[in-house]
Amino acid sequence: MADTLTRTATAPGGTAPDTRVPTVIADEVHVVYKVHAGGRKGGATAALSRIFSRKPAPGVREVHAVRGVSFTAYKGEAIGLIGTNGSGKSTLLKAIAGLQPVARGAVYSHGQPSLLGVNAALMNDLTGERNVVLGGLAMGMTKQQIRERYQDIVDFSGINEKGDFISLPMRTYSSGMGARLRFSIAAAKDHDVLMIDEALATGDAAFQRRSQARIEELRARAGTVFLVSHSIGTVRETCDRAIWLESGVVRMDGPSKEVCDAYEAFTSGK
Ligand SMILES: Nc1ncnc2c1ncn2[C@@H]1O[C@H](COP(=O)(O)OP(=O)(O)OP(=O)(O)O)[C@@H](O)[C@H]1O
Repeated sequence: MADTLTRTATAPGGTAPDTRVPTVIADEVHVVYKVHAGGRKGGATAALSRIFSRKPAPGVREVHAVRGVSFTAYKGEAIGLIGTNGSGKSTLLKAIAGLQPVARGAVYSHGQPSLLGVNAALMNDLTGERNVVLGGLAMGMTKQQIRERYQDIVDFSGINEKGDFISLPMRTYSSGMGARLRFSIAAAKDHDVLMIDEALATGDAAFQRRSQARIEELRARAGTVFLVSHSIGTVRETCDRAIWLESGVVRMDGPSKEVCDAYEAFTSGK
């Protein structure tokens, strides 16, 4: 998306022109998962005839996780995505990051949105050291930038606190260690659009404190931040805007205080 997408329309309810810069535009986004519900698969002839007749395989069920979501996010905004379990928050983030194809509609974004912790494609058979380099390259960092930040990444991850683990293959790491390294690599780069799925935040208390502080720094430097969280307190504290999803549909979008109040009233009445 070009920089020229700066909006100059009149702000709602006012006469001053709206000069905010859009960073992500979701236009009627639908995401549908296809799930194999088991059962007999049938033979090769049956599969071939399904391809030609364009009929879905028997036993394939569809989960319509995101249903026509539209919004525009602007530079400088921190947006909390809230909603009950299974309402489509993580799916929407993956669609914005380009990790999940949209069935209908479109996502336009300024720069490459990064989903913290997932974008770095790490390889289990390679050492932590090699993964830092590969993860950095995968995020678009140069070799020079990776060299400069390598020690910070390793220190931040705390992988070497109990010995020289960074020179061992990732498969020898505990799941917490792997998650910490992934987070540390992703957090080493400044992002235009940064998405944080709190479900991904792992690690012990000390690492959680470090990562919280790092998220604040990244927020300050990123163009736009999306945060999926079940902690309404965190959304109130860290986000100025909130989008409430329910059954894949936007139920409310506005200042985080108003949206969080309405969401809490909804969940307390359940
Ligand atoms: N890989 C998948 N395959 C099939 N269905 C999926 C898949 N991932 C999610 N779903 C379904 O999509 C819907 C939305 O799930 P999603 O994980 O996006 O919700 P969420 O709001 O992030 O939930 P939570 O708050 O529990 O993390 C749910 O009905 C879920 O069962």
